[in-house]
Amino acid sequence: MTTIVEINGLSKHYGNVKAVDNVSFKLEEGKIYGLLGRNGAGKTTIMHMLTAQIFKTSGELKVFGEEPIENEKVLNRICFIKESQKYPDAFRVKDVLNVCPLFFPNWDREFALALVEDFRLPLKRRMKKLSRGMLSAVGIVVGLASRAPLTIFDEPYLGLDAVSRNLFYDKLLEDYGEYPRTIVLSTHLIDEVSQLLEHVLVIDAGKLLLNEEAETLRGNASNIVGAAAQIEPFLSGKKVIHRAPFGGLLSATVLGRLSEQDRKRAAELGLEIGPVSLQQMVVHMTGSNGNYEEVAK
Ligand SMILES: Nc1ncnc2c1ncn2[C@@H]1O[C@H](COP(=O)(O)OP(=O)(O)OP(=O)(O)O)[C@@H](O)[C@H]1O
Repeated sequence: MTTIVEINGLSKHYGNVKAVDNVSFKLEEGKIYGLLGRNGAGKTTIMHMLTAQIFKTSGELKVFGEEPIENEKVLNRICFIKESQKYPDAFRVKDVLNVCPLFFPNWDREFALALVEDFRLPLKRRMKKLSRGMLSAVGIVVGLASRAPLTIFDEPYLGLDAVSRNLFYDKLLEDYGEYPRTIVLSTHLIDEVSQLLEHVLVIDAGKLLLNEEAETLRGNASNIVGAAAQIEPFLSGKKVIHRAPFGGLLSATVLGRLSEQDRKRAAELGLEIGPVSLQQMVVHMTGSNGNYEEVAK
């Protein structure tokens, strides 16, 4: 499998703030990645370094095998869609579509026009007159029709309604099936995108907490509920990422697949076992009660 992005010990500091702190990971060709984490975790800073919008403080960063800064060969193959994209004042929707081929060699105008219809975008309206959701939709059209080998969406759907978000997910999957490329989705709507993601990266306070195939994660955590006295011995030796006591009961989230023997024992102890969604997992890992770092050691 071809590596598209390779970062090693990457850091970005702003004075005392370690926005990104010694992060290492690889992005492979033809996969959809989720870059997840709380506000201020460092996701945008990573994406800005990948797309050469800011300089790193230290570490190694290779995109398509090269440093991206002032590297047209690399930047030509990237499309970065961010929530706060600015457009020239006079630009209409159709002007945005007209300049795209200059930036994106794989631009598909017919696909873009079909998406404009799907999202009900007014081609002749000025960008500054669009609603917040419509602005997001333009970003999505550009991101999808660019067919860039590395396409990055940073919270692309501010203001987009549920119908349009679903349309985005459907079109993304459909087009990705036909034209596989590397896609990075950074979002807080984890439940909505969790079925789309093939690999998950979780960032917290500038550090990489999790770097795992989505398939491995699914079913790799369980919620266990039962009487505190019964559950504690069961939890012993397991990777507990969250504990929530209520009354005499305890609800605990455990990382790692439970064995048949575990399940039998849980049943004997009267413990209930339930699934954990990706969103719950991320919340537990990065929440104030999360003790993932402790178990990760
Ligand atoms: N130019 C800057 N100067 C100083 N601090 C900055 C700057 N840019 C980012 N930071 C800080 O770096 C940290 C990471 O910010 P970043 O925007 O990467 O987070 P994020 O994960 O994208 O958050 P969100 O989900 O809210 O968009 C934050 O503490 C932020 O305040």
